Order: sequence, then C-alpha cells, then structure tokens
Amino acid sequence: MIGDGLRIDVRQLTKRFGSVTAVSDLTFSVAPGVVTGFLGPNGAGKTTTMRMILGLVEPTAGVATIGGTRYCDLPQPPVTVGAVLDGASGAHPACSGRDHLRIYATMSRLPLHRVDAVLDQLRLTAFADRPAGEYSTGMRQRLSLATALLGDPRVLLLDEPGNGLDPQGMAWLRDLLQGLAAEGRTILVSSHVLSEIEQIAADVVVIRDGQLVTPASVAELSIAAGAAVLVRSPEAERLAHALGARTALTGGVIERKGVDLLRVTGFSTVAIAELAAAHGLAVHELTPERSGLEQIFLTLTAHTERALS
Ligand SMILES: Nc1ncnc2c1ncn2[C@@H]1O[C@H](COP(=O)(O)OP(=O)(O)OP(=O)(O)O)[C@@H](O)[C@H]1O
Repeated sequence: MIGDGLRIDVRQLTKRFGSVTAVSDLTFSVAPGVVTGFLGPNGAGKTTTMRMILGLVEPTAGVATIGGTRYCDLPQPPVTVGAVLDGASGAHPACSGRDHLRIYATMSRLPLHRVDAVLDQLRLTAFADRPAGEYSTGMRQRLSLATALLGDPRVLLLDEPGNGLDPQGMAWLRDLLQGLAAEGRTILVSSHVLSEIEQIAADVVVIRDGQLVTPASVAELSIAAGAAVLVRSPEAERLAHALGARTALTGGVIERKGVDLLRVTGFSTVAIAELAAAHGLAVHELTPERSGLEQIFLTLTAHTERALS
C-alpha cells in the first residue's frame, strides 16, 4: 500500500472559451483504490476537465483539488500526480526510451533509479536503448505511462491510454491499472472504447455538454439505464410479488418470462438476492442481462445524440 489515498474533488468547475462553454458547473469526486472511468461523447469536456485538475487550464469558476490541495499548490507535483494527456510520450524520435526517462527524471528532480524501475514495470527494458522513433504504438503508450509513473505518484490521470493497443495490450493495461489502484492509488481514465472501460473501471463519471450525467459504479449505471436481471426461482410468483411491492420506490419492472423465470429491471443482483433471502425464497440463478456499457452510455447521452441530429 502507498499510504492514505488521495481523493480528486471537482467542485462546480466551469470553463468558457469565448462563447463556448466547455465545462459547466461540474462537480464529482474520484475515490482512491479503484479505477474510475471518465466517459462522454466527443467534445463533452473530458480533456478540459483533466487539464483543469492538472492546473494546465485556468477555470472560469470552481476549483479542482487533489487530496484537498490545488495542483499548483502541491509541494512535489510529480510525486503526487502522474498524467498522460494525449497519449504522446513527448520523447524525441532520436532519443532512446531510457534517455527520455532520464531527462524527465532530472528535470522533475526524481531519483534516477526510478528509470530502471519503470522500464521494468512497463516491460520496456528490452527496448530501452532503441530510439523512441522506432517504437510501436503500444510501446509509445507504455513509454508515456512510464513517464507518468516515474515519480511513483499516488494519483494517475490518463486520457485515452488504451488508444492503439491490441487486445493483449489492453489486457495488460487493465491488469496494470487495477494493480496500481489496489495499492490505494487514485486513477481516472478517459476512453472512447467503452467496452474497455467496462472491463477496467469500477466507478464511472459520465458527462455530456460539459455537465454531469451521473457519477456511479458500473453496476449502478446498469440499473439506471434499465439493464435487466434474469431471476430463476422455484418460487417465482412469490418473489415477483415481493419485488413488485418495492417497485414504487425503485421504478423497476417485473416480467414473468416462464414458470420459474423473471426478468427484473430497477434492482441490482444484490438487492434481488437480499430481498429473496429476507422472504425465505430460494433463488437458483441471477444473471445480469448485460446491455454493456456502450449501450448504457448511448442511452444516458441520448439527449446529445438527438441534439446533433
Ligand atoms: N482551447 C480551446 N479553445 C476553444 N475551444 C476549446 C478549447 N479546448 C476545448 N474547446 C472546446 O471545448 C469543448 C470540450 O472539449 P474537450 O476537448 O474538453 O472535450 P472532450 O470530451 O475531451 O472531447 P474528445 O473526446 O473529442 O477529446 C469542445 O467544444 C471544444 O471544441
């Protein structure tokens, strides 16, 4: 573990570029210990928000803090926050990966032994002395991440880190980020490849038109978007009755799909299991009918789709 985790807090952030409002009164938090996905259609304001968190763009209003402190007031920013904003490592094509990291470490006053550590962590040691211009897309992405991790930061902000990675590379990225989060780090990842975020992230912040749609766990998001759960029970009738008594609160729908099968919306699998247990009803199967985050995302941002059409 890396000590107490640091929360990112975005409070009523607004950014206007002339007549364009890129981000509007945006408030959300990013918790340590899990990977949080940052989703929104093109132009939703994700990059602008990340840039404001990193002090690269001055907010028109509001504030973003990391562990309660604004980025510009952090005593040692590279030790607290690592970021990859455009997927580019910033390495000169003629410069080797190792030399690029050495230069960055020196500029950021980080110990040089971290260079070998991140080369090893990012599986770049075998390519470390080749010119960065000869790196594949995946290797360039790893060099960007290596640069962000040089300070062993407690917070990571990654804009589209999966861009250009093949499925193997994505699986590796997922394991890396989940491992870093499990150490207590705070990780915010934006991506357009929503099925990948679904695999990587436990929490999700969705924005559109610079405004918050929802902060939620992936499971909660599924419920909010009407994802259903198939429930097989020998006492389906009684279970349907028990669930039905709660739908006034949850807004869910209970459908009979067979003698022992219900299709339920508005409830998580956990809520259904707990309700069944509370009523002493057996449940033989609980299967989330996954519409996938892609569909959920489209449902939640449908307003934007309509506005554009
Ligand atoms: N420097 C700038 N000057 C003027 N407008 C800008 C500037 N930066 C961003 N914008 C505008 O702000 C809005 C939000 O852009 P932003 O890049 O933050 O969105 P995004 O969600 O990251 O989009 P994408 O997923 O396409 O990268 C867009 O309308 C964009 O054109």
